[in-house]
Amino acid sequence: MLDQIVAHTRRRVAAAEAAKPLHQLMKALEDQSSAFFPRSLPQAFGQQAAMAVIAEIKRASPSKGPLNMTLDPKEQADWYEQAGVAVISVLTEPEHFKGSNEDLVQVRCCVKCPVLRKDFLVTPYQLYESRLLQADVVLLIAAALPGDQLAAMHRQAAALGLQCLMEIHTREEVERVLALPLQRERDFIGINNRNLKTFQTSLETTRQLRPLIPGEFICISESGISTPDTVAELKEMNIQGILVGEALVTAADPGNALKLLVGTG
Ligand SMILES: O=P(O)(O)OC[C@@H](O)[C@@H](O)c1c[nH]c2ccccc12
Repeated sequence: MLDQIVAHTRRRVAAAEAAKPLHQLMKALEDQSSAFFPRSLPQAFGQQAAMAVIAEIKRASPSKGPLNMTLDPKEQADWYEQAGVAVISVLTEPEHFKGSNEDLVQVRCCVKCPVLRKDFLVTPYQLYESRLLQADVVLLIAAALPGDQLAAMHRQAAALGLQCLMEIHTREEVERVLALPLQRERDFIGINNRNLKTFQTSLETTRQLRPLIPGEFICISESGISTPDTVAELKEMNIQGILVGEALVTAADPGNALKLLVGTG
């Protein structure tokens, strides 16, 4: 499935690049640079009394299909912000998650917190694009970036001033990520409890991988988190933040669901 999404993404990027070549993006970026004020994730996390939440905006997922097709990104972001969210993650992938770049732009202008661009970022073009969309943080999935690609994408993201959530799911991926020149103020580790090949989630992934990551890094547990008990367990594992999608986009009252989850409601 991951391979299929990545292949589809490469075609999507090729089309975007044909419509708007990289040099045009670069030019647009130069014009925009002075108007972009990146929002710091460590700062947003520092203001949290409870477990920091990265709340996600997505209409569908590859594993569950449609989750909330009528979701309005601005309204959803507003609810999250009022509930004290630390960061908002916006899925911009159109095919499997029914997101768009426009969703990200809308969300970032209506909130004060940092915004994460959640997509399958596999070419430098998408990093320039992320910067132009004013994403504060980008997701780099180790499993989708074999060989030198991970280092190349990380280097380019850093050069563009993007903070990175480095997503890992296996011990080998932890090693690959830790071999990069990471900076703890700018690079964060996301342990994905979901196996991107089988879609199963298990908290055991976080339990096993967390001890392999040096304490100085902000560590986030992702996927399949829906109860306060799970959040309490993750706290014991020395996890600083949780990334939650499905449980919030399917809730009748997403703000309340967020507060109940972390015990601030
Ligand atoms: O909806 P959930 O189970 O709360 O999971 C959210 C998030 O972790 C998940 O959407 C995700 C984790 N890694 C990804 C990579 C790409 C797309 C999506 C994801």
